Amino acid sequence: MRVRHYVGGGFRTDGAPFALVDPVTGGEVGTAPEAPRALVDEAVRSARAALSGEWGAASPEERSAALRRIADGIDARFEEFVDAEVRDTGKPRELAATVDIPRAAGNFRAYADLLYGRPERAYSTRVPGWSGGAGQALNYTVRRPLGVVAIISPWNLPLLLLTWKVAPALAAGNAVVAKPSEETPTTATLLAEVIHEAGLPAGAFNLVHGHGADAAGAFLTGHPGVDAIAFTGESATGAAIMRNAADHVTPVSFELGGKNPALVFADADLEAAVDGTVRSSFTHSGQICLCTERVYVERPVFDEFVERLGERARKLDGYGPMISAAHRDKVLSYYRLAVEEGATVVAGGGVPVFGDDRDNGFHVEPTVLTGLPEQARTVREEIFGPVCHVAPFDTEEEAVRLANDSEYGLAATVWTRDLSRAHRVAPRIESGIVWVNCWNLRDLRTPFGGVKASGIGREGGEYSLDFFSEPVNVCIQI
Ligand SMILES: NC(=O)C1=CN([C@@H]2O[C@H](COP(=O)(O)OP(=O)(O)OC[C@H]3O[C@@H](n4cnc5c(N)ncnc54)[C@H](O)[C@@H]3O)[C@@H](O)[C@H]2O)C=CC1
Ligand SMILES: O=C(O)/C=C/C=C(\O)C(=O)O
Repeated sequence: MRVRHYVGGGFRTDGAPFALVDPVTGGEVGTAPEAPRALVDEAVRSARAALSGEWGAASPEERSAALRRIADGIDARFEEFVDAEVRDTGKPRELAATVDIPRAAGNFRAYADLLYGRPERAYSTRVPGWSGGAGQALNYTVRRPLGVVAIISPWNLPLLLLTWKVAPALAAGNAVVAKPSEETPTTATLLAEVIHEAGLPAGAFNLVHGHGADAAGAFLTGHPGVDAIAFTGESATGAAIMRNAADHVTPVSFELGGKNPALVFADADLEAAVDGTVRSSFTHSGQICLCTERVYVERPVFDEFVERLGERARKLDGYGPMISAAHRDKVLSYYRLAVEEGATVVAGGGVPVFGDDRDNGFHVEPTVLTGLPEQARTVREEIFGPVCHVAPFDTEEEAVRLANDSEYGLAATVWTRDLSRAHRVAPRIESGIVWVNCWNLRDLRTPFGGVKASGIGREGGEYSLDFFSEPVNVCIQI
């Protein structure tokens, strides 16, 4: 399929083409157009115009119905979406078909449900006046859309993370200009087609393709016509976007990187903990911000845990590649650094040999490391690959301290059969999300996001609707 922009209700190919590469084989598989600044300007203008037209006048029920048509449209073209997701990212087909594409439709349905019949007035109170003895007043609060929202999404879960922001932004009545990652633009183009077919008014959703720094991403996030920015990606990129947005004091919602810990207590179901850590460290070859890169295991079960995790990592097959040659090189540089820093490589540590086309692609081996001090860069920096470092601990206090000794705080996992311990430990972990005896079990209504360098704000359910709208209090003297 042809990767195209979608601006003001029309498909466009403005700008110089750049190459798209299949991460499985390293071969060039197509091109995408690099949006010039003028097209980004036009997209922002179209979004603004939509707010004062049919889209701006749509009721919550009409917006809910539109979101449901988009979800149905994704379902109707399910196989096309799966093909495009696999082609763009190289991830296993099963992952795309069971997680990414169903969740994309689910994101729209979740907000269609949340919106239907939702009162536009959040609450109404009758209170005594506190200033100047003005008597009684009736207060009520309405929520207004923010206006034109810029959405910048990454390459790891391209459609899932794009729709995770587009759905609530539209639900709240905003107009959107989205820029997906330059590495993975295809599913976003399909989404624009579905939105077009669903009959959303022109300008309510706009899509521009291109790179980030000094290109479409920066043009959009620094644009004076943008009222809010929602971004998922690297923490350093979040900082750059914030600097760019500062001139216009544009509000931001950020979901950033992580260096996520797992705590395995000696009383845990060890088989479940090993199984869960295989999932949490190696799903999508570790290219999910929620993946575990630091595992702390209580000393009595440390050796057995490491042996079992190493064996499972060595036997993994059918895993996908890193997204690009540059990212593969970054992950491999950490594999080398780990050895220089004194790590024991329990499993992996290199590049697999397949004897076919995949040898020109960007695969790295699932890797388990031990023996590094806590200050090692490998233990502190986000690698974003299929790798974890396993270290022992002796007390609950020490486990909590180790988990919290990070600049990040996105997602943690606790493995224990002791319910009291789970309740004691979970709230002490400096993290936006703590899973107990599971990983990445998602309810789309719950708050999702990170603390410290892992983000600003929360997404999910009402939390996203709060970010994408502004409360306006109306006070009437009575
Ligand atoms: N959720 C997460 O934690 C994610 C983390 N990463 C990390 O980021 C590293 C690099 O991956 P990238 O895709 O390059 O992530 P990135 O954070 O650089 O890019 C994400 C999105 O931001 C855009 N972008 C980049 N610079 C920008 C700027 N100055 N202004 C506006 N938009 C900008 C990109 O075009 C892309 O759409 C990975 O190696 C990984 O460590 C990547 C994806 C997701
Ligand atoms: O919303 C989810 O279920 C998953 C989110 C994952 C990320 O935000 C990420 O990997 O960047």
